[in-house]
Amino acid sequence: MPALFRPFTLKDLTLRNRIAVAPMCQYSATDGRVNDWHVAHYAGLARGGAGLVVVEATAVSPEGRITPACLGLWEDAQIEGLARVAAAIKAAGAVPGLQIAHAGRKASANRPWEGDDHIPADDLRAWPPISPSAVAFGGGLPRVPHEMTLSDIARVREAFVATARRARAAGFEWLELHFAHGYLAQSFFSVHANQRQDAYGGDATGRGRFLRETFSAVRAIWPERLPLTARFGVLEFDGRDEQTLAEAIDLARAWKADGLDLLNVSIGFSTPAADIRWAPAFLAPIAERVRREAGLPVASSWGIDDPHDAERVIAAQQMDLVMVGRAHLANPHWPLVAAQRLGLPRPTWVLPAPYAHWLERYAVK
Ligand SMILES: C=C(C(=O)O)c1ccccc1
Repeated sequence: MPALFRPFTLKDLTLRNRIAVAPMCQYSATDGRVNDWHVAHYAGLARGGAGLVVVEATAVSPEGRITPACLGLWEDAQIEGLARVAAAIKAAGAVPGLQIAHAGRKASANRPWEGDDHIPADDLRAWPPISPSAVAFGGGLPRVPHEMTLSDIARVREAFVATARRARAAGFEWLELHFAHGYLAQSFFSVHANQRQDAYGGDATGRGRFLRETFSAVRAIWPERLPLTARFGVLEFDGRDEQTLAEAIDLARAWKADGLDLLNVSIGFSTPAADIRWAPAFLAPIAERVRREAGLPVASSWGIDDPHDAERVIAAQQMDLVMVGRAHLANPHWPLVAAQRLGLPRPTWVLPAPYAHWLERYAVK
């Protein structure tokens, strides 16, 4: 049995395999609400055979969206649509996960295929971004964000809690706090974005305070029996990585004590100057170090497209789950390809029976 297809149990949940669909923004919502695109998109991915499907960054407030077309769960009226998505994922045999997010200083942007840049401040679609400090990301995101007051910090922390409650009400069983990719939480941890001199800035403890407080506030209301996870950038590829990684592992240890069930190891993307040497599964050694030194189950991603790479990093216990993103967009049945390439017996049965029997019985030799 390939390691990739062994079940994975975390708290009361058992995933049918080690394959997760990574959250990938669709930028297809109006007023944050689910439509037929989202239901068909996620149902199709779940039918592909992954053990876990993590639904894209879903904003905890309107100003927390990356773009005006992002999903949101800042009000009860948005629960029904996401409940349809969660039910479709579960009906296909995968665990429904949801990533909840606040985009911080990267908010109020155009969709990637429409510029991937800040909407001009005088455009009626725009809103003012917020961040730990009045420091712009730069590049195509030049707007100087509003420096958050302590009241703003408390408001956003409570917004994460309220959205987590709604996520449970919608039927999600796996929750991922989006603390990565240069968004708000990552910005608090980042020396590039956070120049505060109060309790939410300064040393790594101060820069980690918003992330720990927000995590603990969500942990207090998320069911103990269900996984509560975070996606977090553990390095920036900015020349400071050994220190950033050490600080990140310390924070991961603290989160473990706070009740974190799994860390999804990613990249900070806090500076446009990052020098990232992209390569297949290039983060796997970093993920392994976090897994070993923090003593936590980990997932990771980036360049895990080849089934043999996925098998290798799981078999070597560099990570417990592989987050496969774009390869799933290219082929929602990626787990079938992996099953065939890795020699899983009766590979077509990673798909639902209505597909599996046709593919098995009339296989083209
Ligand atoms: C849209 C993203 C997300 O939701 O994390 C993203 C941002 C930066 C790099 C990759 C993905």
